[in-house]
Amino acid sequence: MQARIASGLTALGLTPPDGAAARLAEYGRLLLEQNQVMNLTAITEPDQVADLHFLDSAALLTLGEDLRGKRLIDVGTGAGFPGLPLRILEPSLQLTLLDSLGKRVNWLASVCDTLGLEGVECLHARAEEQALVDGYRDGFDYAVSRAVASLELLCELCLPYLKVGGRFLAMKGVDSGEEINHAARCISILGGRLLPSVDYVIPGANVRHRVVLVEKCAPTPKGYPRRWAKIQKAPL
Ligand SMILES: C[S@@+](CC[C@H](N)C(=O)[O-])C[C@H]1O[C@@H](n2cnc3c(N)ncnc32)[C@H](O)[C@@H]1O
Repeated sequence: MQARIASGLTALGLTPPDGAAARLAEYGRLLLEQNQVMNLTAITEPDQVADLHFLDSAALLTLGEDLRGKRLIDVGTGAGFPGLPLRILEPSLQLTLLDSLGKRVNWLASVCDTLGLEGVECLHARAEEQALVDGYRDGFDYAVSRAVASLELLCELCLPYLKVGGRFLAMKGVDSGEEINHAARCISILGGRLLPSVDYVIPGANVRHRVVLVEKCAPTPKGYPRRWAKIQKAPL
């Protein structure tokens, strides 16, 4: 897995820090080992783990965004994607991994220990509740999320975390045009504005994915995010 990750990172135009490809491969090994006893990923073939988890996550570093030293939250991180590979590839990142499933969060904390990744916050919480907490609301330069909810629901979960000027990077499929159009109203209510999306190809897998970029240009109004049942029942 390490060789495939290393060559994929090169194909993405990234120069990883020393030891990063080995760390990612070790993370992949821990993922597949734990997946035998805990539902962490439907992708179980090592080359596909390299492509569809690690290189897909790494593609966020090819957008021209400068993540160095920035505070970033991964909302609905599951087994750590895309946040943890980003932290391995950009060690100065101040990372919070948030998920509502405690078992996954505990496992992530143990992975950070094993890999010697200090200062990664592994948080067991619901995104819509944590976004109301001081120090989290308006507290981040970046929010990222993959495979959690439709864009309009996701924006309500993620935009409140951002400082004005911060950006939300939503990882989506290339068939997300309609989903993006649908989310336009909700983005503007929440204080965001859509930037042009970026499509990219995952090396090796030859799969095309999309990052939807939303910039926060005004504070999210009080009252958002609403409770999850309300967000789902009455999307903005
Ligand atoms: C399909 S998994 C995706 C995991 C990871 N982002 C990935 O791309 O592999 C969705 C994750 O989002 C979490 N999740 C869903 N709704 C959430 C919420 N409101 N707050 C926090 N986590 C949530 C789930 O527990 C689950 O781990």
